[in-house]
Amino acid sequence: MTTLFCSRCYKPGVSLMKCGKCQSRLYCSRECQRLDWKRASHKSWCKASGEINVDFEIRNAPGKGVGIFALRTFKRGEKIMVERPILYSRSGLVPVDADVAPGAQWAVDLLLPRDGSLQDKFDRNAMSCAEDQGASGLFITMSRVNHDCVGNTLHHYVDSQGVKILVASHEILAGDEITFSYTDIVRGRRTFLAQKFDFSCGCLACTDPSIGNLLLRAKELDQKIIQLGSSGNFAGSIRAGKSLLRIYDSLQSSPKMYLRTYYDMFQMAITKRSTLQDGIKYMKRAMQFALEFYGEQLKNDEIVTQYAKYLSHPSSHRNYLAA
Ligand SMILES: C[S@@+](CC[C@H](N)C(=O)[O-])C[C@H]1O[C@@H](n2cnc3c(N)ncnc32)[C@H](O)[C@@H]1O
Repeated sequence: MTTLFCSRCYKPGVSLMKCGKCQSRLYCSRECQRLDWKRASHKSWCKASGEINVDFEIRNAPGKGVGIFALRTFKRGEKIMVERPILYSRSGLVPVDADVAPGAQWAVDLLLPRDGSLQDKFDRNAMSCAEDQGASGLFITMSRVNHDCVGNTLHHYVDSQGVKILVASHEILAGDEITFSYTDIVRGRRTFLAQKFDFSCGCLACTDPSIGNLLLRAKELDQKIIQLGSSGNFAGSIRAGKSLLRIYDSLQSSPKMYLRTYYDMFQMAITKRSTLQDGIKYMKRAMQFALEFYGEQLKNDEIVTQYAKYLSHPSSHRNYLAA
């Protein structure tokens, strides 16, 4: 799919105009450009995020259908793409912007399963939005990202802007496939992927036992921090946290993972006067990683909201595999 299309309404075309500022984002009309600038928040992300066919492309990924591949290096923490969903699940499938869905039909037709109904395509491709309410949305470009049990990106939804942001969790080189983990299940994930997504995963974590074992160990340590802390063994809990941080270092994990573990360690350390200072240190580290992950394009209050949401919602941050 090397078709060029309007970044807002997905209408394909050959003579599309470019955003005057970033010279990367394409539009079919001034009206789409105006709406994208305001409503779809390009204003916040212009020059701060990658764009299709400039920074990444959709191309054939052998054995997987198509996938997304980097056209340049992305540093850890860099924003690869920012996208608004076209459909949202809220008592049925509802268009997010009424005028967009018809123009995007050609792109929806290309989604897997190829001959499936809209609902089938939604079920296979939709991604979480507003995780605390369990809602999900269909993203035309981001849904072409294939699974990898470790993955080199993470995604998060910014409620206030109605957009999903894909962030590099590892350094990505030109030519690398861009991936994320479709599940946070560690044990039994291969069965889950086969049943829900109809493929057998051949990634490094599935074929190299040392990486698979590190993921299992990370999950155990993550649980141990809370278990040991709840039984009053705060020193053991902090030790588990430190071991987990070492695993993150070896896997070059995302800032989001560090954020979570430093926050857990903060909670344990402040329960005793003797480790109070350590607790403050852990909290500062957690905030540094939150800033690194959520990025300076979000306003301070938006980062704090995202951060609080992330910490307060268990299922949204238990993605050990995205480490
Ligand atoms: C959300 S779509 C990803 C884009 C898809 N490859 C396409 O061509 O549109 C999910 C589907 O892609 C394929 N897929 C994703 N990751 C894969 C992987 N690691 N190995 C094999 N197939 C994969 C599976 O068919 C899966 O159901």
